[in-house]
Amino acid sequence: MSSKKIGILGASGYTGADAVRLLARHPNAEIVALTANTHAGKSMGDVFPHFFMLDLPKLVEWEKVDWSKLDAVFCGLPHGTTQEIIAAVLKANPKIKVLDMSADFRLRDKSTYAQWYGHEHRALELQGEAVYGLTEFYREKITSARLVACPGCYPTAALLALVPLAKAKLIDVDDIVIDAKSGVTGAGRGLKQNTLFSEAGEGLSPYSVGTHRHAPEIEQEIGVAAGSAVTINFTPHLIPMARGELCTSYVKLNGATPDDLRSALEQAYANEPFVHVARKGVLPQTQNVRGSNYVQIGVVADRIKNRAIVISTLDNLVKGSAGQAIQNMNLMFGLPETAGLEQIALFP
Ligand SMILES: NC(=O)C1=CN([C@@H]2O[C@H](COP(=O)(O)OP(=O)(O)OC[C@H]3O[C@@H](n4cnc5c(N)ncnc54)[C@H](OP(=O)(O)O)[C@@H]3O)[C@@H](O)[C@H]2O)C=CC1
Ligand SMILES: CC(=O)N[C@@H](CCC(=O)OP(=O)(O)O)C(=O)O
Repeated sequence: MSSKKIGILGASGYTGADAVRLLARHPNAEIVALTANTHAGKSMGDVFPHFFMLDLPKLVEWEKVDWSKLDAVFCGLPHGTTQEIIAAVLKANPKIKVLDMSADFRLRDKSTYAQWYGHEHRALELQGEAVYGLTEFYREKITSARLVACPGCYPTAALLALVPLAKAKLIDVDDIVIDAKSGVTGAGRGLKQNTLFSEAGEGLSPYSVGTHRHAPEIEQEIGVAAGSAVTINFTPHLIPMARGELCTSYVKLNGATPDDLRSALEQAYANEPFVHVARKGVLPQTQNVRGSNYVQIGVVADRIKNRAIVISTLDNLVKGSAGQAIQNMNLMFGLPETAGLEQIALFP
């Protein structure tokens, strides 16, 4: 099959750069356009010196790209800025496949979007068209989609652990506590006080406690699995490492045992190339998936009767964004789902 011509919006950011890293070695992809905002006009090698071996297009403003010549666009722009840019790209080329890594098209309910993002959605028709890009649960819809809203890094980690359990009614969906930790690349490459080495390097900080915008996204999808609206508890933390994410979910059992939970997860992911259920006694850790598109999930019995702890881990820049987006692109183009994504974790 000939190579697909790919553009990356926000290529000077972390998710955009990981999309470049993976697509540069993808057997069916050719990177033909890279965009930036403040870094427009620079070469990719100036912005990311680790790409010294690649011959990449220069970073340009998104308006300067001829979108009609592209097959797919990856979008790594800040949430809120994405919707109008994607609408313009699709107007220029209605056939282009869009893999959005931002939050702009993930929430289906327009009032929930307005409530959590502070403004009315500015591309409502596209919001209605977008398919939620959690590959393992929306494969069929993704295959025929034009616009895929790839889930956030925290929702991907939490949902892969919890959706099969909610679907099988093994847990009480009204009693879920998700305690999540993310490396600092989760906050993007822009300068921010809380990600300075001096403030993030030697501490563990909770943030957006009880108010994080990923809570409604997680609730939306657990609600779909359970068949009823749910409210979850979600607390994210910033942890002193560059990449990686770990979610510890505390659940109440619905007459099931922790072994039943593990069996349900094993069954759900038996044929999945990237989701691995750890055997009893093995605890997932971020080092097992760092730099890879894999997810590791483990189940442990709680000392409290009728409760269990489900631990899931992924790399926020791979399965948590660019990797999952490429997995979805592979489906949309009828390519092997694992193409370009079979790297093993960089351990230690
Ligand atoms: N980091 C992560 O782990 C994850 C991030 N996401 C989401 O993906 C998106 C990208 O995240 P990330 O890569 O970390 O972000 P970064 O801050 O690292 O990069 C943002 C990119 O967007 C460009 N940009 C910023 N503002 C504008 C604008 N107004 N118009 C055009 N381009 C603009 C920047 O250009 P320049 O640098 O030139 O100014 C840069 O290329 C976000 O929506 C984020 O929430 C999703 C999952 C995981
Ligand atoms: C550590 C950190 O700051 N993480 C980001 C989540 C990154 C992400 O997935 O955000 P999107 O929903 O925009 O894609 C945050 O908490 O906002």
